[in-house]
Amino acid sequence: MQKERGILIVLSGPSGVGKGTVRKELFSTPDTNYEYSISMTTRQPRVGEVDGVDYFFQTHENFESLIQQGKLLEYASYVGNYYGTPLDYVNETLDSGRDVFLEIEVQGAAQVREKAPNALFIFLAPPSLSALEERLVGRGTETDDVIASRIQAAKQELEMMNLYDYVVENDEVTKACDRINAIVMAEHCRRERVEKRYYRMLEGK
Ligand SMILES: Nc1nc2c(ncn2[C@@H]2O[C@H](COP(=O)(O)OP(=O)(O)O)[C@@H](O)[C@H]2O)c(=O)[nH]1
Ligand SMILES: Nc1ncnc2c1ncn2[C@@H]1O[C@H](COP(=O)(O)OP(=O)(O)O)[C@@H](O)[C@H]1O
Repeated sequence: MQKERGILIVLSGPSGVGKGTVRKELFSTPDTNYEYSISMTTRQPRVGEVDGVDYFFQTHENFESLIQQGKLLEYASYVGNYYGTPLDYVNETLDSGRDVFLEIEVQGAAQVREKAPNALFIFLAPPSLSALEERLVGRGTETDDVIASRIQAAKQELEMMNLYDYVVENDEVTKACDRINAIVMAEHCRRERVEKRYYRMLEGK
C-alpha cells in the first residue's frame, strides 16, 4: 500500500477571532503531526514578528513575481496587502506524510477548495461579533481605521462559514484546540477506512 499522504488542513476565520493563538497552542504539543505553512505577505512586520517565523515578509514586487512564476498555491489581497501560501513547501510536506496546517483568510480558502478539494476546511468562529471586536481592539496591534476595515471584512467572512466542513467556536483556546485535534483525528480514520475498502475492492475481496 502507498504511504498515506498528509492532510491539508485549512483554518480560516475573521481577523481577531484567535486563529494565531489557537494555532500556536496546537503547535505547542511536542508530538503534533502538523506542519505550519509560513505564508508570504507584503504586510509590514508587527513588533516582535520575525521574518521566516511568522511570515516571509516580501516587497510588493517580489510577491507579484512569485504569483507570475506560479509559486503560490493560493493568494489573496486582504485589507491592502497580499498574503499567499508557498506551493512547493505544501506539496513536499504532504508527500512526506505530514499534515500541513494553513491559517488563511476566506478568499484564499476558496482557491484551495478549487485546487485541493480533498483538503479539510475548518472555520474558527467567535462567540459573538462583539467578542470579536473586543479581541481585535484588545490585541492593540492595529490602528482604529484598520480595525474598522477588519470588522467590515469579518462580516463578509462570517457569511462564508457554511462553505466549511466544520465550524469550531473559539470560546476558550484549549477547547477550540481539542475540537480541532478531534476533527483531524476523525478525518485520518475516515480516510484510512475509505482507502482500505478501496484496496479490498480492487483485490476482489
Ligand atoms: N489567503 C491567505 N490568507 C492569509 C495567508 N496568511 C495569512 N492570511 C490571512 O490574512 C489575514 C490577515 O493576517 P494578519 O495581517 O497576520 O492579521 P491577523 O491574522 O489578524 O493577525 C488573516 O485572516 C490571515 O489568516 C495566506 O497565505 N493566504
Ligand atoms: N478564546 C479566546 N478568548 C479570549 N481571547 C482570545 C481567545 N483567543 C484569542 N484571544 C485573544 O484575541 C486576540 C486576537 O487573537 P489572534 O490569535 O491574534 O487572532 P487572529 O490570528 O485570528 O487575528 C488576542 O489578543 C488573543 O489573545
